[in-house]
Amino acid sequence: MKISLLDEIREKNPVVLNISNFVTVQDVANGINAIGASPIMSEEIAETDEMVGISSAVALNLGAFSKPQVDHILAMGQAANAQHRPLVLDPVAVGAISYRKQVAADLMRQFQVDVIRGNAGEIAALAEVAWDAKGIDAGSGNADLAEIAKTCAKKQHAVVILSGETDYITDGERVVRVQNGTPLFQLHVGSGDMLSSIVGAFCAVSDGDYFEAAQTACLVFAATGEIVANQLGEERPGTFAAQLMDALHLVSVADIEKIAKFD
Ligand SMILES: Nc1ncnc2c1ncn2[C@@H]1O[C@H](COP(=O)(O)OP(=O)(O)O)[C@@H](O)[C@H]1O
Ligand SMILES: Cc1ncsc1CCOP(=O)(O)O
Ligand SMILES: [Mg+2]
Repeated sequence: MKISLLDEIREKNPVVLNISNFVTVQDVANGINAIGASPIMSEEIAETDEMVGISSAVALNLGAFSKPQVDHILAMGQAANAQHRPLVLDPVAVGAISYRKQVAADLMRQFQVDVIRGNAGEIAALAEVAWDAKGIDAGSGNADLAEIAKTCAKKQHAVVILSGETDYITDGERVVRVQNGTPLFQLHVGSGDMLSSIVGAFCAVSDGDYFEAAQTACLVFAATGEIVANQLGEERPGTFAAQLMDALHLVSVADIEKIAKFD
């Protein structure tokens, strides 16, 4: 775990390029900005190579895409590979909608992702483990979460983050668990999307160690939410969302170190 990557984001202000979704785009852009990186969104395939060229990481969110956008996502992933930019994928709801799972699988055959970030329902689907996902949410199941994440990582040759009450981060062999967080994250649509793009920001300053970048992003994001909830209580999701933005901007490495819970 290298919490000082947070300071490096603020020093370097890396550009993080996103395919976002219309539901959470504002949260994603402001979350990246608040933590100290620089967001840019794209909806036009013609600008792909240039966009990737000015960016230090690329985050692809599959939250709400139409057919033409699949071509754009494919071009963006392939350009990220060609230009050696770290590539993060958020496979929103692939556990609930078979069409999405098929699109995600097709895309991942055509480019190599570095980090996949999803909830249990999404990661179980990509790992081909039986699970009862519910829409964009994790849903329920009995399988071991660390094993699901490892299976997915081995299958896709990527670092995998299975987020939830505990975040499991794995490269297929090693597993780190982050225990920080607050249930308030579940009451704010877009928490997962924010985390995925913030993983991109950490990858951008990581010198290629995406396993370490993914762990650190999970710790910083979850611990920041926990700091907010400790003062706010657990009943105010609207205020939480606003205060989370403030806290992402204000939180220091020392603040995170004080409450970090991981093994
Ligand atoms: N019950 C919970 N308790 C604490 N933290 C949580 C809980 N559920 C989710 N989180 C945190 O919320 C963030 C978003 O993760 P998650 O809710 O799994 O994504 P998604 O919104 O894609 O389903 C992560 O930082 C995760 O640690
Ligand atoms: C509600 C919804 N519908 C399609 S994408 C989306 C947002 C998902 O956001 P998150 O997974 O971060 O909660
Ligand atoms: Mg999600």
